[in-house]
Amino acid sequence: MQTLDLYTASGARCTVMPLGATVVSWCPAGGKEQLFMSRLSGQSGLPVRGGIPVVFPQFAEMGHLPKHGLVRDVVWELVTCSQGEQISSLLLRTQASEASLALWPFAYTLHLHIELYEQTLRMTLEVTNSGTQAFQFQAALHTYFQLQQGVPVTVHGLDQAGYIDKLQQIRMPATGKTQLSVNQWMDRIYLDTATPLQLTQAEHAVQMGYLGFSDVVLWTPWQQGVTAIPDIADDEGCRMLCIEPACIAQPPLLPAGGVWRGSMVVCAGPAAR
Ligand SMILES: O=P(O)(O)OC[C@H]1O[C@@H](O)[C@H](O)[C@@H](O)[C@@H]1O
Repeated sequence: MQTLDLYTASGARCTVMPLGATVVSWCPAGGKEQLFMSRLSGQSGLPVRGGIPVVFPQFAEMGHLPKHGLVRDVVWELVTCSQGEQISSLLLRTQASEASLALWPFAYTLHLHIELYEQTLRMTLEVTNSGTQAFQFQAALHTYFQLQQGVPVTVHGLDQAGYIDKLQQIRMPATGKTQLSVNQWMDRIYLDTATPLQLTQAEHAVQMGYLGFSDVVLWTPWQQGVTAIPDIADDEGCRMLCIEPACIAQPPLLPAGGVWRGSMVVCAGPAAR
């Protein structure tokens, strides 16, 4: 499968697949791989199981379109690539096609801008309504983080947001607890979330900030949910956690000619004390 590599002089690197514009690997300078990629990736109907696929214009099964929409299994076109000392970046584009119009009758152009810095990865999804009718859409940057085996996992920053528990099909109020322990199968849509969030495992943390996205999905199959997923091995269910900036509950309404932008910044480093 074709991939595009970005580097910085300090040793950060990231690999992007034009198929789905999926970031499949990200290592900050001096650090390890931050993203999860299943060793069974590619062995089901999905192009990859891991990295950062783009979800558009439908989240999960919340409509009649294929799960997670129309763009994670199309090859995006490379618009520009620039390798610099401190920042390297890529711009990819995809647009509505005969196939997409047959399923969803709206003309769109998507750009994904990926910027790699020393410790940071920034991604900006730009949605342009290139047709004549307004449309509403859902979107997400479906970020799979790699977890260290057996090390407690916590997420900070979701304490003030209520959520939809997809496993129990119920709406839950905000917990008010500053730290959320991830130690079981979870599939939640946090609504009207604050930023930044922090994923912590022992001394290691990833900070996530975002703009334009209003919700955050937290998903891990853990041991209980993994057996139903053909392209994640049983021992990998506890080694991944998706934290996905998303627009789900209040899909943006984009008039003809309108442009929407959502961006995410992830930064890896030592946990704050
Ligand atoms: O298997 P897929 O289509 O990549 O979806 C993976 C998961 O994606 C998450 O975003 C959803 O909340 C989960 O419900 C879903 O199972």
